[in-house]
Amino acid sequence: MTALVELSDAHVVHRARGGGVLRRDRVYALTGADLAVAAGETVGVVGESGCGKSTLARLLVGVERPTSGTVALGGRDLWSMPAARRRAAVGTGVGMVFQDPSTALNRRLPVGRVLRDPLDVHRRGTRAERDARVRELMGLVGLPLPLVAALPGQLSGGQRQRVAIARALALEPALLVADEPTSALDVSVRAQILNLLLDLRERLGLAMVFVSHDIQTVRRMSDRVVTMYLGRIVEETPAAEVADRARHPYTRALFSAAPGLLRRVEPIPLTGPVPSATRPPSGCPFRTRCWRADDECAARLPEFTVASRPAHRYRCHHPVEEDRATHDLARPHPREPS
Ligand SMILES: Nc1ncnc2c1ncn2[C@@H]1O[C@H](COP(=O)(O)OP(=O)(O)OP(=O)(O)O)[C@@H](O)[C@H]1O
Repeated sequence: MTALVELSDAHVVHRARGGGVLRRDRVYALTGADLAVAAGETVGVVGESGCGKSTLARLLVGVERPTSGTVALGGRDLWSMPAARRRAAVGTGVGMVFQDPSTALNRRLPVGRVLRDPLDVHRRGTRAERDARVRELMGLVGLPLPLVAALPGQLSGGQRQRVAIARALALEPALLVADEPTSALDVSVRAQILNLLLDLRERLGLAMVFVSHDIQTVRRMSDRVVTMYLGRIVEETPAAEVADRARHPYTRALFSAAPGLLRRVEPIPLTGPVPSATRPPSGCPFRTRCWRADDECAARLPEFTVASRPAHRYRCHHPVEEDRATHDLARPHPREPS
């Protein structure tokens, strides 16, 4: 079956910035990413700050072009299409919800115009049908109809994110990509927005890519969890098993530290800094912080191993034993390989 969206060997390399100027160094924001998202499934993306989560999300919605590799939407390579066709394919195929609705919405446009805009751009239906669709979208995300005339600045943060979600859904995409959709919101409204996303997913049969620092939430929202480290996907695990059966030491460490997730388990400390994305280590990117690393990890990037269970693969020379409880795994200090 054709994936809704598929990244194949996607790389994103930037020129580094420092003191406001471009430097000669390269930033390896995403390296060799393969990821396919099928209709109706939710894929969560976790990893520490700077590991490339947003870069991956931007590739999936066609706002960033891979330096090499491909992004295919419905089996068609986005970046080999003429620009107008690419915009049409992305506009109707994928919706994106960003972290901060205050900056994602045009402050001068009332809610009704924000929601009409994609319908106008893609010439959906008659004027009356577009007006009806705007009203339908407001109902879908739980916004009272009188707010159709309000400016984004007159809304609460949660209401603004509802507008952003409604806009992303205006053209009935099969996939919604949400990049930290609640992290800019008050804690009190985060659960409401997450519940809205879950509800919309059920009602509309959406596929979703959900990026977040909050790995508990990712686990709860997702069918499959993708772990990223320093620009690479290092593991994909069925969400129900990620806390106990992940094989990559980094995934285990991340989930062992999630508050409340594994109450009987001592967190595995992630010691030492994340290496710079301008100079990733040789071999396995995680080996400088990994308590299981040895010379092999420095010498060679591990290939993906497909685990016994479907939808589980990991890149590690010394994976954690599947049946080993997480609390057995911690070591006081990672060993620095020679
Ligand atoms: N336009 C750019 N120019 C230079 N470097 C960039 C650019 N965009 C991203 N980067 C770098 O690429 C790497 C990946 O960034 P990205 O925003 O994808 O990470 P992230 O995991 O989403 O981080 P966060 O969780 O903090 O949002 C980082 O090192 C970042 O500094």
